[in-house]
Amino acid sequence: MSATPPSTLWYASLAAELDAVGVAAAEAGRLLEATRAEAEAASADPAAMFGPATLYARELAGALRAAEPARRPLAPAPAPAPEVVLRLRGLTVTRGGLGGGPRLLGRRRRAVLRNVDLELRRGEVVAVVGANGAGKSTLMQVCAGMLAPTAGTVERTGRFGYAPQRDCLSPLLTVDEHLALFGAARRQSRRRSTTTGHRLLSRLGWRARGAQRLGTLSGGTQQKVNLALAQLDAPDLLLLDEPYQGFDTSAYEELWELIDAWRATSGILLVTHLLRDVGLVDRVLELPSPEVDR
Ligand SMILES: Nc1ncnc2c1ncn2[C@@H]1O[C@H](COP(=O)(O)OP(=O)(O)OP(=O)(O)O)[C@@H](O)[C@H]1O
Repeated sequence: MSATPPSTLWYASLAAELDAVGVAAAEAGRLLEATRAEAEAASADPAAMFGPATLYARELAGALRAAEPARRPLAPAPAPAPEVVLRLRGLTVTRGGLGGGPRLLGRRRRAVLRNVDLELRRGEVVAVVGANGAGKSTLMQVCAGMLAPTAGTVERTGRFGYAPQRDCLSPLLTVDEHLALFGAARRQSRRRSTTTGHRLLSRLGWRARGAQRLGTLSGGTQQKVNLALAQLDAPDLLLLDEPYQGFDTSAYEELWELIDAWRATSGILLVTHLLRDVGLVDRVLELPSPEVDR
């Protein structure tokens, strides 16, 4: 008796997960057919091409919600998964002083963040607000593991995406090279990273020109690439530091539609200065104004 081919198991797992995330049966059937056709056209094993079926199902469900937000409601969204994707306890960060570089010599270190507590669950969107210098970007850096806290703890899912304010894009690499590079770090094939990246970029209103170098794109378009890179593998946690920078009005609207879709699979922590955003999120974490530097 021959064993079941791995691709059959992969498609069965995809179907089960699409059902689990609330995609209606007819829509799930259509997605399965399209996925099968794409893999066959590339003569590729679906697991190698799309990665784990469970993650690909979430990605498809997110794209579906993003593509048709108003026209046709999906089957009822699954109850938000209860798991915490980020937990901060007593987070304190001190910056400046002798360790901060020559310009700061002789200036005392000061607490930028003091005793911050936060619990973020999958399905929630939390805005971080506060005056300039209140420590919003510092908080995101600590959450992303780029800066160690002076005191307190950070517990976070391993699957997260971070779109920093000062992006980490390379002006000499092309759009597709960025997608391939960030995708490889998440064990995605080049083809899948490019397909997913282009789809995300088109949802943000830019029909990607994959061969274009980043340095030749407008600031707003570079920010769209920055966002697409953070969301490339539908992570459990998204850290977005002022994600709308450089966006025109329609890109801003599209971003909020996407955030609404992404919350189906992720918890989202987002820094904003826009009052309007505060009305669109579940909770607000307000950081106190910075101490006056003496
Ligand atoms: N690399 C660094 N070394 C030392 N101090 C820093 C560094 N980066 C930021 N700081 C200081 O940390 C404090 C908080 O800065 P941060 O950028 O986190 O504030 P923010 O709330 O994001 O501000 P904004 O609204 O202007 O973006 C500021 O006093 C800043 O000078």
